[in-house]
Amino acid sequence: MGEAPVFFGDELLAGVSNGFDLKLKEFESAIVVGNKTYVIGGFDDSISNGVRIFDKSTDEWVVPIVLGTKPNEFKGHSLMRLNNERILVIKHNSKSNECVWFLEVGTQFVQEQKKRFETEVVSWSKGVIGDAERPIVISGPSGVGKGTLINMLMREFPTMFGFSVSHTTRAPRKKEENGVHYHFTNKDIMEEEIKAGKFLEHASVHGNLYGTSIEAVEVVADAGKRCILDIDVQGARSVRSSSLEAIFIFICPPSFEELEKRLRARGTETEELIQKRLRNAKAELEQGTSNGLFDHILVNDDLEACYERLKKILGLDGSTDASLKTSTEVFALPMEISLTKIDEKIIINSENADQKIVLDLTSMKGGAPGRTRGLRMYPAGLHTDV
Ligand SMILES: Nc1nc2c(ncn2[C@@H]2O[C@H](COP(=O)(O)OP(=O)(O)O)[C@@H](O)[C@H]2O)c(=O)[nH]1
Ligand SMILES: Nc1ncnc2c1ncn2[C@@H]1O[C@H](COP(=O)(O)OP(=O)(O)O)[C@@H](O)[C@H]1O
Repeated sequence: MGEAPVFFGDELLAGVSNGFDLKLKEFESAIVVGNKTYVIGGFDDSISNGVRIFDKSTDEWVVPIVLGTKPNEFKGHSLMRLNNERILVIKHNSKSNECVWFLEVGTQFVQEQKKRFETEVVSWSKGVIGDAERPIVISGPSGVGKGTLINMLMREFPTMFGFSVSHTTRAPRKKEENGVHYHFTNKDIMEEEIKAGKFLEHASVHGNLYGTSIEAVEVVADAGKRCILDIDVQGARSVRSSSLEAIFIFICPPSFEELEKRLRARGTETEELIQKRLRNAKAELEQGTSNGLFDHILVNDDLEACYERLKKILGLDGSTDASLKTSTEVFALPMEISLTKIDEKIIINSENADQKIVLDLTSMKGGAPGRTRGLRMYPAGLHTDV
């Protein structure tokens, strides 16, 4: 099949040579990508952080810079090289939302004490996201109370949620801080960065550019927090078609008059800008409530009542209302598995289990690169295509 060879620690401990004379520790396995052998896993990996690299061209071990959060333990895993930049790591005997990991590999230039040198950088990302980890997209017309509700969540659950700080070309309002509420930028710079592929999504809203950088989402995920995105309906649509597996919530006002009242009472916009926001609100309300883009629609009438409903959707009120839960299936993988790639699908086989599991890589092509994805995984036969 032309796949890069994979070696396992226990085979090597049993004296099987891998041709590179690499000494692997228990629960380590290795895979070759170009000139480099990536050794992944191991019990005591606090130094290597889950990855060490043997560079065949220099005959030396390299400890890479490791980004992202690594899997918390390796007691058996299978590797597959997907291309020169990406290794698939499937941990055995774990739940589906814990078993699929990607390791992006490559080099980057770093500057240290006036010297510029190339160094290995690897980046961990989780492939399948459980319901409780899914990012939250909140949309709704200007003045409806999105920011207010998000602030309430962040204040009540500071360690659980992190805000995706968007970029915008609009001017800061009083009390808005660069890097906290938005990254304030200008059109030329932002357009360049969009071209360079740094954005998960972007849109023109009320005459300004707004966008979510991939980094904004990854910073939150890397801090082990659940990401909240406050973006418009166009942005929500882009995220829907990306591989960021989010939960989509649309906030409505109780009436158009009330929306106008709140927008004026906030006192942050000129009359001209208020009129522009109200004109756009009509279209946003139509799109938000009619096209099935959103998983949940919340009317922000009474603030406290709306906040309670939001918490219920997010499973934060202690109840287990199944009708409000989304349906990511969680199942456990067996201990012994083998991997086969058929087109864009990875088939996870096990001799001891009748059921094959399918990991669908199709959504890795579109949408978010980097550490922001959520892929579909399901028992074979459930869907007609495999
Ligand atoms: N697509 C997209 N929309 C955004 C982003 N950040 C903010 N927005 C939306 O832009 C609109 C205007 O936001 P803002 O200027 O803060 O005004 P406000 O809605 O009146 O508070 C709102 O609908 C936000 O949800 C982003 O990164 N991407
Ligand atoms: N349920 C509510 N009832 C009354 N006023 C509200 C309610 N929710 C928010 N507000 C107020 O409405 C204004 C706009 O809210 P904000 O959170 O800035 O909206 P958005 O972020 O959607 O533009 C703020 O002054 C806020 O205090």
